[in-house]
Amino acid sequence: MTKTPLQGLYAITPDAPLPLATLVDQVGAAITGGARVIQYRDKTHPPDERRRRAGALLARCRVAGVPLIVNDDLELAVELGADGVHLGRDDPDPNAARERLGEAAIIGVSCYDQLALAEAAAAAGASYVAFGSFFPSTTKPKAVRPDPGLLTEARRRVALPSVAIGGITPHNGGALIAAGADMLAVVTGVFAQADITAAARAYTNLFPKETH
Ligand SMILES: Cc1ncc(COP(=O)(O)OP(=O)(O)O)c(N)n1
Ligand SMILES: Cc1ncsc1CCOP(=O)(O)O
Ligand SMILES: [Mg+2]
Repeated sequence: MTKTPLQGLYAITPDAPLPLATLVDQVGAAITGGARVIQYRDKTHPPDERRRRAGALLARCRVAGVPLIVNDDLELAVELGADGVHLGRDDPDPNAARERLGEAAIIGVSCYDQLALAEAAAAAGASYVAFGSFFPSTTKPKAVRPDPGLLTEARRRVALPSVAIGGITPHNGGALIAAGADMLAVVTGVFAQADITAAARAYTNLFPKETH
């Protein structure tokens, strides 16, 4: 896959027991609405089902030329040949992920409300750093709440794209982009909407025209 610029809507799959065909269709609708990166995030299903789901999503994303990132599970990302992995505080080090997935892989790291974690992630070979939750999130209600100014500080001090996450809507997302976010990562605002393509489009339109 050609290298995708890490800018725009980053759609994260809902952690719900949806039929696989529905999930694949929903991801297709998000891509039609302009999603630039998809993350498979699943805390529910057992390993075999996660493998089946991630494989089907990877095939869908490949058709569209959109990268698929696997949340948490480096070994699944390696096994499938996914485009990358997103690592949180309980996951392997970015160096280990880079070694397993290779130079071209997209390796994202959660930095919560801490610039120091972002600096460490950059030094360890990450591709992007993620901050949040910027707003209350029903997906992750107990997440820490940084100030959007953290994105401005990250732009000055960390030479990597920044992803903002958590309770982001088409109404509050523009302020995060203005503060320095390169990508908006969204679950509910995309996948819990009646028209997923229109919802994704509303986020896509927050970004400069040349990125969509
Ligand atoms: C793009 C992006 N940013 C942050 C997260 C959160 O990761 P983590 O803190 O490991 O929490 P879980 O998503 O695993 O519950 C993410 N997944 N993606
Ligand atoms: C995984 C994660 N990490 C911080 S907030 C969040 C959930 C984002 O989901 P939503 O877009 O539904 O608030
Ligand atoms: Mg995680």
